[in-house]
Amino acid sequence: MDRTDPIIKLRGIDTRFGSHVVHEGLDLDVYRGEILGVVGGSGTGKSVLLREIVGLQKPSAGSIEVLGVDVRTAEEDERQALEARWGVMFQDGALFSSLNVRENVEVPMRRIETLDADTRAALADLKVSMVGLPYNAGDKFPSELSGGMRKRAGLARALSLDPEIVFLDEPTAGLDPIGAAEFDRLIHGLSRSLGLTVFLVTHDLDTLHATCDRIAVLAERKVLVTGTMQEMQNVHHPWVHEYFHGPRARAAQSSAAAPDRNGQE
Ligand SMILES: Nc1ncnc2c1ncn2[C@@H]1O[C@H](COP(=O)(O)OP(=O)(O)OP(=O)(O)O)[C@@H](O)[C@H]1O
Repeated sequence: MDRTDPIIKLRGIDTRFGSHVVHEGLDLDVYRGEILGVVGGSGTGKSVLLREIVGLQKPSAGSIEVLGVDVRTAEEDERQALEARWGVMFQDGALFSSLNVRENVEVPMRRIETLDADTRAALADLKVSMVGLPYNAGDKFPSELSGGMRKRAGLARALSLDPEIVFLDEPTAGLDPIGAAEFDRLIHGLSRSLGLTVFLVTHDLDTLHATCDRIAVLAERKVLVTGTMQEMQNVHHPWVHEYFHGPRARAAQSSAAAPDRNGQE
């Protein structure tokens, strides 16, 4: 991870819904190649922050720079070029139900006019296999897939244009523990092999242990603290302490320390 090169830079973010203040003076840097886990209590504004970074929502104040571009003031063509450099996966995969998996993965590729239909389909099949879906999954419709497969298909679509950054909103929510662990390994493996930067909103302590290089804790309307899992153990803030020392944290820690089912460390 190159700490001199933040590819996402948030400064002084304020987010208000009427009188409800969600963020106030929030700052955050995300570095190229890292997997950053964003945690915080319910309603602390993790998903809203993700949506603000990708331009789906506007903060009340502050600046958001992604890959050197100011998301809030960029011209339309600059914004579109930027959008091609990131991929987003929402909780349930957010697939189009009337399109099969291959066609879903092809959607972002349609902006490249020089790609013919056969090449698009072949590239989509490549992405489908990269996320570990079976070879025939491209022909299936979202309703024919399990929750875990839908998430993989959503990830394949996020990877459609070979992005530099992937945003994941609660990727393991709703998965059984084995499916969640497989998804964690997939994210970690893809990030390392493709050099992807991952911005990951989660409640899942196992995911933090298995995948994240750094963690950012949202509390008191800002990023209260950032650091490694190890560094989180020594933060003396009531929520942070409870989260990283509670019974679930202890269970996640001991399962992360144990060899996994395949005998790998
Ligand atoms: N469009 C909106 N209008 C009004 N309030 C909103 C809107 N979007 C989000 N909020 C509020 O902003 C706060 C933060 O929401 P957000 O979904 O980001 O929380 P979160 O940290 O992701 O929570 P969780 O962990 O429960 O998913 C919540 O109180 C939510 O009700």
